[in-house]
Amino acid sequence: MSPLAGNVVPVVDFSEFINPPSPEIKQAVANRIVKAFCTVGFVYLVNHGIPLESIDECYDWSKKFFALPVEEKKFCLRVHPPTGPYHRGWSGVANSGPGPVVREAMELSRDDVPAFPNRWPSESSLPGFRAFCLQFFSTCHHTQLQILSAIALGLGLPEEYFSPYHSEAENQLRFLFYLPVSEEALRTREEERLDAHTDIRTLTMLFQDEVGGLEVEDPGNPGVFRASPPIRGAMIINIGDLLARWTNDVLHSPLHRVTAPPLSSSSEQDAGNRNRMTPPRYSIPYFATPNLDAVIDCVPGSWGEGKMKKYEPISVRDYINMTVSSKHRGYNYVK
Ligand SMILES: O=C(O)CCC(=O)C(=O)O
Ligand SMILES: [Fe+2]
Repeated sequence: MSPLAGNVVPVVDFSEFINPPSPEIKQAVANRIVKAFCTVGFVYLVNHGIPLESIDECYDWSKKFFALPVEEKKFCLRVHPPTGPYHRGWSGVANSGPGPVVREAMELSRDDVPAFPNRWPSESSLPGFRAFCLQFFSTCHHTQLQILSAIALGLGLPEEYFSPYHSEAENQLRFLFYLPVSEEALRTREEERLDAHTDIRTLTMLFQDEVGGLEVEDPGNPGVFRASPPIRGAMIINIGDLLARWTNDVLHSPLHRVTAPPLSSSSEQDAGNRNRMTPPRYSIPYFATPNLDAVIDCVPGSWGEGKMKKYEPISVRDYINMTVSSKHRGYNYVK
């Protein structure tokens, strides 16, 4: 069976958007992306311009970080004020709530917000980590702006429509480490790697390793989740709540979750054995966020004659504060 069997997320080649042979072809790529975002809310992007070596190196750094002794990671203990989009640092053992710990996270952003500094491990414990992360952060920002240009074009807006709103890179890079856990417990939903949720911000660019387990709500069958298996080198992108609102719900912010990876055929006879452990899983989401003082109002063309405008203008800061406090209750490192 093809590894993509049952998958509902289209695969789009971004190379012809980055280096378009003609304006028509560029527009066609943009249209494909927007079509996917209007329905399933997700798209796999291949040939997106971020080199495979950088992605692989990013996983290596993430693994090195999570392999640090707990005392070193505690040095980066996460700060999460009750409001705002500021999440910086490591969360795992100490602040992860009453249930068993099934994941750890390390979050960072731009390095020049004195009120909310990043929480780096000491340079001697992980030399080069900080420099790599900041470089990867800006690489992702560059690609994020290209994706936003594609979305603007696909919506019939000027190509640079969303760019000025994202000039400050208030984005968040998150390293996720899902610990090995009983496969049976995941399959019976006694444990969750990550509960079903929607993302809050503009969009999320996600890199996932080869383990699998990401599932996306099927737009044709609400409540039914379909596996979105990893494609080597691809990123998978989803719309966040803020962009859905900004487009008057023309774009869809999809529910997604992380559950048990598919059983390999060689291990199927072993299914149900409570001692079988899932492999650890590493993923790297990058959350694009508009400038916090920007005010977003439903984009032109999303409302008018016969199309009601559903939302009033709101500042990004107010929107995020409102949403963070009301959502993601099961999401223990975003509380
Ligand atoms: O780990 C994954 O594949 C998904 C992560 C995710 O959805 C999130 O952090 O919001
Ligand atoms: Fe998510």
